[in-house]
Amino acid sequence: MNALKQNKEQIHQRHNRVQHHSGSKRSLNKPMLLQAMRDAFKKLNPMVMIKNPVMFIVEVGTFITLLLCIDPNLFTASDAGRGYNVAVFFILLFTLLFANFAEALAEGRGKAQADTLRKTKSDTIAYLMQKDGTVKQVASTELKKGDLVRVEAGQLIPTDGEIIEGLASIDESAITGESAPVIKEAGGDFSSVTGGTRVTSDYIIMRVQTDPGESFLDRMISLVEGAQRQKTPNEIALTTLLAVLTLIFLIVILTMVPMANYLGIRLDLATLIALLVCLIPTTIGGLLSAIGIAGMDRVTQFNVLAMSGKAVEAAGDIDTLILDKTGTITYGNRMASEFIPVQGVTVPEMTLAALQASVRDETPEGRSVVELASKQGQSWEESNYTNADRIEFTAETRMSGLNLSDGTKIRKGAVDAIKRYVTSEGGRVPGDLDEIATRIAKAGGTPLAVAIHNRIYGVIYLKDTVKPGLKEKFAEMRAMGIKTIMCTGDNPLTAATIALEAGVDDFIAEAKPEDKIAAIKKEQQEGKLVAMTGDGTNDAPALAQADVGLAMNSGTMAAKEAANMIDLDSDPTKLLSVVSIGKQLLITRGALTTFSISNDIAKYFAIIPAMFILAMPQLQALNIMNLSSPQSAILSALIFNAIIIPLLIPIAMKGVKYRPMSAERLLSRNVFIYGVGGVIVPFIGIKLIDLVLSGLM
Ligand SMILES: Nc1ncnc2c1ncn2[C@@H]1O[C@H](COP(=O)(O)OP(=O)(O)OP(=O)(O)O)[C@@H](O)[C@H]1O
Ligand SMILES: [K+]
Ligand SMILES: [Mg+2]
Repeated sequence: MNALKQNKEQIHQRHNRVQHHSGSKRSLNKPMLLQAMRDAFKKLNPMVMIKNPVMFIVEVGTFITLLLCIDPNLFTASDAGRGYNVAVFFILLFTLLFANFAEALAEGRGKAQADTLRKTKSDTIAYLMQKDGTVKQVASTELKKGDLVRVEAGQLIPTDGEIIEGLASIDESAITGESAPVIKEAGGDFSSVTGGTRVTSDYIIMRVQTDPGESFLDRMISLVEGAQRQKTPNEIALTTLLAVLTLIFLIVILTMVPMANYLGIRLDLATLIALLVCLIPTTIGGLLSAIGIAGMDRVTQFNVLAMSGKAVEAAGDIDTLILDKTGTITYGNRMASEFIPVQGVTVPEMTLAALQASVRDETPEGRSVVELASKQGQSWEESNYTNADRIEFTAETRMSGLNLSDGTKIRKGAVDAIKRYVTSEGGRVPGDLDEIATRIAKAGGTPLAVAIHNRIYGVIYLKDTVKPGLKEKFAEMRAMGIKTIMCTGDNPLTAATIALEAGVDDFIAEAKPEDKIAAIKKEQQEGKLVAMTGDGTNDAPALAQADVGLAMNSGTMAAKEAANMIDLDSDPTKLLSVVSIGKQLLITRGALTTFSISNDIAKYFAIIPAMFILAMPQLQALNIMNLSSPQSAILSALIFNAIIIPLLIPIAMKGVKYRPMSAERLLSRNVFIYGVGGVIVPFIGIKLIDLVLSGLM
């Protein structure tokens, strides 16, 4: 057994020596811009365009104007010169291209990242373990669920799986970017490995958990690429609203024609189209999808994978955050640090009992007990236990142990669980047990009681460390109005100590998986949006129940599959960034919608007088903006309408800056900036463009 201990220490030493950095910052570059320009043209395809009703109407208008360029009198007799029609056509075409460019640009970063990930996915050779104990070389693409594979130092892990034997240092930078190698080992919450990562020391034997094409890396590629991107309910609602507005303006413009005819005014078709495009919400219509994609992309830049935009938006409105303790708030490498016997038991007796209870326990906790006992010189005969019945640890029973072939029953587990166990076996609880357990729990440790038959021998002191910097982050969450609740399977005293140290608002102790779900449901019934972070298989149902389920990448595959977000850095406070991004996404969309609509109102006043002056020069008094000519006024408004889209791309991509403040203040602030700004900016912009145009003509 000394071999195991030594081995683990060496691995940790080797692990600490390896320092890895792979800078993969994805900023905008020239190839990405060129690609976005090409894509802007490809997206002109009407079948693609129709998904965006506002811009589809612009495309129809562009097409009609193109026909008018060929024959100005095609539909009605017109006074407009061909040059004017050509000008309107090109401005409309650029309006479309600008909107498409915004979307393509937002998609670009994800595509670039997907390409990088695809390189990681290159086929590797896997060493498949055969039934007869031999090893066969196969292509990684041939591996199926359940296959056993051996991976040595230096080799790539061929696909996702769970370590069933071994402990190794693993370089996950291909997936997580800049992080240093992590230690993965069989049993417990740190046993999952991801295809595309590399074993850097020692070896593992893993059981394949996914079929070809469904691996984490595959999912990650289609995610960052946006292949799975679906409009969120919010986006669908806004798109519908914009489509309705477009329809209303279309009707308004159409009814203007008979009215003008009645007054003896002839309205030119190209001008009507220009007016329509100026009035319908093209700014937000052109930027809407870019805002959503960029929001998802910002989350990715924080090393969080969001499975849906809906999850990111939900994060923006979170009221309650429920966190798992071990592995989320603490590092999760709970290690045995002391064996404390109850009165009447000697330390060696207790050490042996603890060792016996753990020899077949494959969880990190179990192995740490064996390690400590070996370190303290306790020897044991392996063959005595190989035929014993193993009682595996479950989150339900909160116990583990062995039934030896001679009938001896050995158990260890949560103190209350062991107390119940020995009582049911007809034993009694030693008088000093609670005192020992309390002492450990008050120090933030986890006490594990050990029993043989119906006799309790003592307590194992499991130590864990709270991750640094949590208190400040939870305080920030409190300032944002988010309540944090720690939910743990551990006893109330340990929970209270860790809760205090981490600075969470509340805690729930002795929670079984169903209690975690119940806690979430209770909050949801009060109308709250709930986020949950966790790493264990027992957290998976709760992660699925929560509105935002954030799994730690260090955690089990089950947790990662149930969650709708995965933090590649395994930092529970990352949710804070995701919340900010979610809020920022909602605010950005709201701000640009406000800006777009108030812009359109302003353009209305710039363009309507011009239209009527065009038909009735005696209305010159209406020309309050003193634009050089009616045609120049219309073209200026239309040019402004087009170039405002690329000008706003940076805001759409970066997001409106979010500062924690009350929702009402935020709303009134944004309505002021983007509403009032939206009215003023077009007047200035159109006047400037008109000055330039009249200078040119
Ligand atoms: N290997 C083990 N053998 C016996 N008992 C264990 C073992 N590991 C943990 N326990 C006991 O079971 C309790 C629940 O453990 P578990 O790791 O499932 O907690 P949890 O529900 O995931 O909560 P958290 O991760 O927040 O601590 C622990 O507090 C401990 O008392
Ligand atoms: K518009
Ligand atoms: Mg856990």
